[in-house]
Amino acid sequence: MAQKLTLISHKLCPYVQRAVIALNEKGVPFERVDIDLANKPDWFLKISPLGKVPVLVVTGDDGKEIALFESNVICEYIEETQAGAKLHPQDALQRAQHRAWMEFGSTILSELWGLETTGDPAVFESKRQAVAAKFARVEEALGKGPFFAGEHFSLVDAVFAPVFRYFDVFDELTDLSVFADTPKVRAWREELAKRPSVRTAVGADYPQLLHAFLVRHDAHMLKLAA
Ligand SMILES: N[C@@H](CCC(=O)N[C@@H](CS)C(=O)NCC(=O)O)C(=O)O
Repeated sequence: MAQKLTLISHKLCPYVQRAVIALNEKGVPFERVDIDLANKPDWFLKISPLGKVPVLVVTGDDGKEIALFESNVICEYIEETQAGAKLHPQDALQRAQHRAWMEFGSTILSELWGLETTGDPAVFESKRQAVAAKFARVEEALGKGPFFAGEHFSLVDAVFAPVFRYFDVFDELTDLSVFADTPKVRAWREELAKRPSVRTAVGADYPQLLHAFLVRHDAHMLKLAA
């Protein structure tokens, strides 16, 4: 069935980026519609039960639209329905492990959000350590590289690339030092940053936009960094 894919997006959202990266890796054409999350349109609230991006709207030949939410589910759908490079292992057990690490990538992001908003140095430090401990676990899971599972780029890479990109900007604002003892994670991060599917998943203005967003929202964090 011929389909049209429309990704409802926000320019800064790392969950959106993982879906964009998966679509880019597959070479699938899609339309991206950015919305203002501070002023969510009614049509968006109708199709997004949690009011969150990304949402992938799949339009069938018959014009019927199905809206999918949750970024990892969207990535799985892209993998299952689109031709192109395989982004999941063939083996069921390995695939399950990859799914678990995709979830792990979401958990790291939610811990980062907490880091941004705290004004208490002790809370900041304990959260910073929690994030560093998570990356230490990622370090243990990594092999020779260059990607999470070796030679082939997978959905785990698509999930972590935007996390690392977020750190690029975050690191300029505050001293997180969460990669100090994780050489494999650092090498992985550098490899992903070079990947065309990753680089083109955001606009050229992404660092400036994210920087401005963090500065606007995270006065406490900046104070701690000073
Ligand atoms: N679990 C969701 C998380 C998505 C998410 O948190 N998106 C944020 C933007 S990065 C959002 O839409 N926030 C708007 C809101 O919560 O009101 C997923 O993986 O898709």
